[in-house]
Amino acid sequence: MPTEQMIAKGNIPRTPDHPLETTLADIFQQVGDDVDLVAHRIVHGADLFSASIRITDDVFQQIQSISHLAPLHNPVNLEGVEVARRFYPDISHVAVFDTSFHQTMPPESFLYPIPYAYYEKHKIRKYGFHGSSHRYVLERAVQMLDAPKNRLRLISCHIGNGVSVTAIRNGQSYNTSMGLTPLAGVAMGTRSGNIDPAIIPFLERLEGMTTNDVIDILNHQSGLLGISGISNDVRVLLEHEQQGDERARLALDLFISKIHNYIGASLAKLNGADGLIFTAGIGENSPEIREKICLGLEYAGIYLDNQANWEGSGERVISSPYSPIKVMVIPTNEELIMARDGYWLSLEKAGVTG
Ligand SMILES: Nc1ncnc2c1ncn2[C@@H]1O[C@H](COP(=O)(O)OP(=O)(O)O)[C@@H](O)[C@H]1O
Ligand SMILES: CC(=O)OP(=O)(O)O
Ligand SMILES: [Mg+2]
Repeated sequence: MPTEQMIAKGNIPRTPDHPLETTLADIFQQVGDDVDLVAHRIVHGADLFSASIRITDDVFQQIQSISHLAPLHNPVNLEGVEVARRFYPDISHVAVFDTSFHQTMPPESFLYPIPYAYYEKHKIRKYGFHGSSHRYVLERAVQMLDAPKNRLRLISCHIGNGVSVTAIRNGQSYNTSMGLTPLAGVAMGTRSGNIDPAIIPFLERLEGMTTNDVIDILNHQSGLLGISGISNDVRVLLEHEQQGDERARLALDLFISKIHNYIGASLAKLNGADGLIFTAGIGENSPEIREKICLGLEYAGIYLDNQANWEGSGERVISSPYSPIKVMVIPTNEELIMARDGYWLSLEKAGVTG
């Protein structure tokens, strides 16, 4: 892109008396008319989209047809597209999918060991999420390590509200912790991550709940919140842990342990690693959590530099110079990836080839 400058950034909360349509209209009002293109984050693209795409009526319908795969995210994403297309009817709208980066995973990574017919009939497989974030930090890590993409084995830990760990080889996603939906993988703020699936009918029977009730609990009342009974916010839990609260300590220990599982799985999948990346709200801002994760991974060649971890800020290497695996903090920038994709698609539309 000619320039990659952020002009404005903000958050307008959505509340019951300030619904999405009003919230978005307020944002667009503030942004004004000087807009050439809108890039929309669409969480699930299933296997229909392996790259960003201009939103036509046909593409809109295709996204709608897979919304059941991400009921918490896609319908809201599409509502945003509708409002934005009404507000800016004469410009291009582009869909950028969380899933598209992971379309390079091989079948042994993305298939579930259930009858193959369910994959063929219903597309039940692992898709993976946070793709724009993993893509962004990959690009930055290649620059920081000054090595060719196809020589690097990277483990990208996106630790925010949602958490996903991705093994990257040859500049491509090779495996990732989230699954068919963003509920799978590591335990998260309020999401359980992977559990024994037999727990679901058990809870239905023992607690007199419907499947939807149980899924709701696994999405909204589990993870750090479920174990601690206090909060889904790592900062609050670290404070309680310091004051001797056992359940806060347990929740954090379990969280770290689940992240270890996926870092270990990534090391095995990649046959080692050259870099370990921390990104997103917790990964970027919590030296405590980064330290807790890295302690216990020395066997694999991960040695933190305490000062860089605790005192530095922004994008940096936080491992000791002697650490065989370089540990990096890379503030993510999903919006930049989206803007770049939109820009390239607009050139394509204008008939300009790169
Ligand atoms: N300084 C910090 N220490 C620990 N956690 C933090 C810090 N700052 C933000 N967070 C956590 O980051 C999370 C939000 O991450 P973010 O990547 O912005 O999430 P999302 O984009 O998925 O909504 C919240 O759970 C918040 O508690
Ligand atoms: C896909 C997903 O989990 O996104 P978020 O972390 O923004 O909830
Ligand atoms: Mg996010």
